[in-house]
Amino acid sequence: MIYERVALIGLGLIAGSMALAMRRRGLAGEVTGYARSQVTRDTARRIGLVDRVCDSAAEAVAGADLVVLCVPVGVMGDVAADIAPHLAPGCTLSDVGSTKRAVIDAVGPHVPQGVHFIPAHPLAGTEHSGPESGFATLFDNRWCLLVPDADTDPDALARLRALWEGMGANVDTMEADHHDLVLAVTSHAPHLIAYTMVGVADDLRRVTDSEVIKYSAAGFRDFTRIAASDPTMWRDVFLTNKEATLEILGRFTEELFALQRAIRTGDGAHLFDYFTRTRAIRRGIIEAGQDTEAPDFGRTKRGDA
Ligand SMILES: NC(=O)c1ccc[n+]([C@@H]2O[C@H](COP(=O)([O-])OP(=O)(O)OC[C@H]3O[C@@H](n4cnc5c(N)ncnc54)[C@H](O)[C@@H]3O)[C@@H](O)[C@H]2O)c1
Ligand SMILES: O=C(O)C(=O)C[C@]1(C(=O)O)C=C[C@@H](O)C=C1
Repeated sequence: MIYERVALIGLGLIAGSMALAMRRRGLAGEVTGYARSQVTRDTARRIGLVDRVCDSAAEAVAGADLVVLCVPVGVMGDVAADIAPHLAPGCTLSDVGSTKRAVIDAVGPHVPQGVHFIPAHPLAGTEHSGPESGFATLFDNRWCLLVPDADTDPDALARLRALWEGMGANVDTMEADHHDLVLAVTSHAPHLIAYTMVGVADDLRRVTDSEVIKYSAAGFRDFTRIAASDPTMWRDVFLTNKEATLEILGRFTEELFALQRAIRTGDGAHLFDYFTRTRAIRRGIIEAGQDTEAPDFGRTKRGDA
C-alpha cells in the first residue's frame, strides 16, 4: 500500500481508471470520491467505482494523504479553493489535467502551507467520459508526466511516482511550459485538426449528400473517434494552452499552404520529398521501439520503398 486514503475529485474516465488500477494492485487503503453531479455520484455508487462516494468534496478529502483533482482544467482552481481548508496537513495534492501551466497558476495560490502540490498528467485516454468509462488497464505502459518544481519534497514526489508506476505507467518529470508545448504538438493540435476534418466532412455531406462519413476509410474513422471526445474537456484544453497551440497551428498552416501550393502547381518533387521525410519519422519511432502498439507487418525489416 502506497497511500492510506486517496480522494478523487471528479469521477470520470481518468478518476475511474485510477480507482480501478489502484484496486487491482492494492495501492491504497481506501479510495473516496466526489463529483459535482448527483447522477454521477449515484452511478459511481451503483458500480462500486470507489470504496466511498461522498456528497461533498470536503468530506471526500478529509483525512486523505493523497487528493487528486480529476475535473476539467477550467474548474481546477475553483475546486482547489473549495477543498483547501479541509486538506490534511502533510498530504499531497495532485491533478491529472491535460494542460499544466494554467492548472499550476489556478491551483497554486490555494495550496495551504505544508501540503505538497505535485501536478501530473497521464498520457492516456479515450474518447469516452463519465464514471462508467474507466478501466483498470488504461495506464499500462503509458507515460505519466509529473511536474515538480525546485521546492518539491523528494519523498512526496517519490511516493506519487510509485503510485503511478503501480498503476502501470512509465513516469517522467517535465517542466510545466515545456509540457504544454510538447502536448500542443502531440495531442492538442492533432485533436483540433481531427475536429476540423470531421466538421468539414459533415458539411460536405450536407451539401452533396454523398455519404462521406458512411464510406469513410480507416484514417478518417480515427479522426471521428478523436472528434467524439468530451467537448468540455477540450474547450478547456484549448482555452488554457492558448499560446503553445496557436504557435503549433501557425507552423501547421504554413506547411499546409506549401503543400497546397505544390498540389496546385503540380510540384510532385515537393510532395514526394515531404512524404518521404514524414515516413522516415514514423519508421524511426518504430525502430527505436517507442511505439509498442504499432503493427509492424515486417515492413521495417523488408525495407520496401
Ligand atoms: N480523457 C482523456 O483522454 C484525458 C487524458 C488525460 C488527462 N485528462 C484530463 O483529466 C481530467 C478529467 O478528464 P476525464 O476524461 O476523466 O473527464 P470526465 O468528463 O470523464 O470526468 C470529469 C468529472 O469531473 C466532474 N466535474 C466536473 N466539474 C466538476 C466540479 N466543479 N466539481 C466536482 N466535479 C466536477 C464531472 O462530473 C465528471 O465526473 C481533465 O482535466 C482532462 O484534461 C483527460
Ligand atoms: O487516445 C485518446 O483518445 C486521447 O486522445 C488521449 C490523449 C492524447 O491526446 O493522447 C488525450 C488527452 C490527454 O490529455 C492525454 C491523452
